[in-house]
Amino acid sequence: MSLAATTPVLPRPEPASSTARERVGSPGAEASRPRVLSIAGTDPTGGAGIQADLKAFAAHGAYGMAVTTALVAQNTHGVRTVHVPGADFLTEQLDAVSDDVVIDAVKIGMVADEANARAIATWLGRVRPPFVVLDPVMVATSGHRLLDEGAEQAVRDLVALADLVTPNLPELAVLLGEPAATTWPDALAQARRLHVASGAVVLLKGGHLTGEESPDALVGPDDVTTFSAPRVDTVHTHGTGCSLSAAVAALRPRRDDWAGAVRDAKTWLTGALRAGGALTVGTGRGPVDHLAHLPTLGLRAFSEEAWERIAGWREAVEGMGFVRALADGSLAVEDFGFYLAQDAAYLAEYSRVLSRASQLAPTPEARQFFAGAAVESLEVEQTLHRDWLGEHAGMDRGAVESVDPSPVTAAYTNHLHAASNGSYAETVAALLPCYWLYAYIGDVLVRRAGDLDGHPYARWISLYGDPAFQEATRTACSFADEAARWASPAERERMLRAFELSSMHEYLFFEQGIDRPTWPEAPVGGAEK
Ligand SMILES: Nc1ncnc2c1ncn2[C@@H]1O[C@H](COP(=O)(O)OP(=O)(O)O)[C@@H](O)[C@H]1O
Ligand SMILES: Cc1ncc(COP(=O)(O)O)c(N)n1
Repeated sequence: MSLAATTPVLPRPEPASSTARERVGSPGAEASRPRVLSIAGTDPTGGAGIQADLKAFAAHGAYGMAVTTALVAQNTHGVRTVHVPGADFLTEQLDAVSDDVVIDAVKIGMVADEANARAIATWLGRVRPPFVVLDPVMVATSGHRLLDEGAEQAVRDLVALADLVTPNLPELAVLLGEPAATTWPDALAQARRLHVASGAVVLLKGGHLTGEESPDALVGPDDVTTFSAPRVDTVHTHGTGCSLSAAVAALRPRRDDWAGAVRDAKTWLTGALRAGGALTVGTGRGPVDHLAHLPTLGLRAFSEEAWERIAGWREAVEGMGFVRALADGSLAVEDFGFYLAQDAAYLAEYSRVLSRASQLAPTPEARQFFAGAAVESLEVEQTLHRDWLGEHAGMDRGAVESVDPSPVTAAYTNHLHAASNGSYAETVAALLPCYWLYAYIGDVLVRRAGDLDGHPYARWISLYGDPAFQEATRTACSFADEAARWASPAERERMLRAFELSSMHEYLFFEQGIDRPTWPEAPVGGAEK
């Protein structure tokens, strides 16, 4: 059964002026965002239907509006019951919106029954938004019907009124009255038949196929345009069709053609699918993360959370033998010398990672801060450390430069370098404990040492407690907080982990002044028996 045989293709109306357009549409009244309407059913778990549409609209900078066709009691496991308020009430909702608001694009999803479909068709005859996208929702992926049996013809009539129709493979088959395609070429041939019969551009969705890719294709009067994307290995695909069609509707008023809107919507959806698992919404087939690409407002500052995470390490650092002995002046000169020589080796690497942070930094302020810090840490290494080591340990410049990093020092700097192979945010998170725990220890030392007159480590203790250092710590924290605002939940977790590991390395680094870790001697071998 071809669509053309059962449905005369209705004349495609030109975008007509709505009442609201006539009232509001003076040439100067350009809206700051496209005003996009969803006409669909509900999903109280927020992954599909109107709730998904509004999130997809917001994700694409559109002003979202919604008219409800049906109230659906459903969750990530499936649909329980459907309540349809009725076509008259649907028309009242539609008129309430269009009598007042200019609609730049509309997305139609679940229509539920024939009367609703007819009411929408009648409304479209009166109020014709410039872009009409129809997702011909019939059966949820869970297998439950979302469209009355016998209402298919009314949906076919809606297809003929739409500019773009977005069927999945089973829906395409129902619209044509043919068996579902099982191969991509067969599906493309069906999509072409639907386009010819209805006049609507068809966005064919390949989510129901198997394979490495999840392709979609636009089939219209021109050539077929295929959009490939890697198939994401996930069960969390609830509402993908709703979200895609809503994103396309939101983008279309700001793109030259459907291809431009679909390309961007699909790229976004693939990212949303990848991030969906981490949402942990429900125990069934969960939703995608519509806002995976956006900064999250309202989170606690990264530095606050990170500081709390290392409460144990902070306590450990306070109780360290090295810090106690440094504060009361009983630390052996050799122990301090060992620590300082390692610190010089550490600072040489730390400076490189600071330079890397400067290179990755997104703002001139951050670039300047980290570049300055890189220079400063080299200066500290060159002057203070070498002076002391020359005076107290008889080490000249060459001797300080050729100090081998201990296993503890090497583990710390390797961790920093590894973090700096990640993002800017991870790099800054890994660098931060060196500032922060150092400033914290400075506070502890100044408090414990009391009067520094005659204290053998007076110079060092006052250096640790330097207010300029505390200020630099605050600045570094604010850069980490800013970077975390733009991080995905997974990246924020990597930042926290990098911060935590650096804190552990800080502890081990200070304590090595007393522990003196050494590399094992290379075993002597090779003698043939
Ligand atoms: N596992 C997946 N990985 C990547 N993209 C997918 C995946 N599943 C679905 N998609 C994409 O999601 C969109 C919706 O597709 P589909 O699942 O076929 O429709 P529906 O949700 O209407 O059944 C399409 O762009 C499709 O390519
Ligand atoms: C209100 C509403 N509209 C559409 C779908 C289809 O989404 P999916 O096929 O992903 O279950 C749904 N479950 N609920």
